[in-house]
Amino acid sequence: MKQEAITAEQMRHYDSYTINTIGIPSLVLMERAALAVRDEILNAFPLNLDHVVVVAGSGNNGGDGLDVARLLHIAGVRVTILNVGNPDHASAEHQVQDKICQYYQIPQTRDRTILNRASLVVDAMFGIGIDRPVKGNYADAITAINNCPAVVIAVDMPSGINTDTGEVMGVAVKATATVTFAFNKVGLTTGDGKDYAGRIVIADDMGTYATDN
Ligand SMILES: NC(=O)C1=CN([C@@H]2O[C@H](COP(=O)(O)OP(=O)(O)OC[C@H]3O[C@@H](n4cnc5c(N)ncnc54)[C@H](O)[C@@H]3O)[C@@H](O)[C@H]2O)[C@H](O)CC1
Ligand SMILES: [K+]
Repeated sequence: MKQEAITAEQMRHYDSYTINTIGIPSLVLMERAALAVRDEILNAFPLNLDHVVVVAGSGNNGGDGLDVARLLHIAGVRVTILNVGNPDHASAEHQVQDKICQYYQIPQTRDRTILNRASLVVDAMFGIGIDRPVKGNYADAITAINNCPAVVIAVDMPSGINTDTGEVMGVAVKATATVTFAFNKVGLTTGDGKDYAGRIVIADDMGTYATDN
């Protein structure tokens, strides 16, 4: 398994090679990603799981978050989903995960004050897809996460951190730990990203394969 940290472009290339050339469906990769986050939350950290709030964007990072919410829910953990994405922009995988969460009747809200009642926050707003400074309700949600007392576990990247440079894109989540998928990311090892990531866990048993072509 490749050891050094990679860029968003490399990650996207390996993802699409794994999905389109090897043939592993993206939802399978999403499930393996979410299982890695669930395992870290249930097994690796002594965490207060009284009330987990999953903050979900509308892309595949958010899709990972909804997947984690379902996995924690069926493990008996009390979970609420705080949606901050634009539902009109939801990715295909996000829509699949949202339908599953609705089947399990997992509470969903858009009211950020839920964060004041969280014992653990899962940050699933943006991952490697961040491509511009964070503004508006996304920025407000990140500020609310940083101001709440809960422990924060970031999915793939702390939301707001540039995957390739580690810079804060306006505002970024200050995470207790970050579970990043397949390979470490350059932005987690340099600049502010190193501080914002907290403890880095590389979930490298993902089924995502590097390719030299
Ligand atoms: N690596 C793997 O094996 C897997 C990774 N997965 C997860 O997929 C995300 C990447 O998903 P993507 O949909 O490409 O992007 P994001 O979810 O990070 O962002 C969503 C969307 O947001 C838009 N956007 C970017 N910057 C901003 C901004 N500042 N304000 C508002 N909106 C913004 C942009 O259009 C993005 O597309 C990866 O991190 C993993 O979590 C897969 O689950 C499968 C396995
Ligand atoms: K994130």
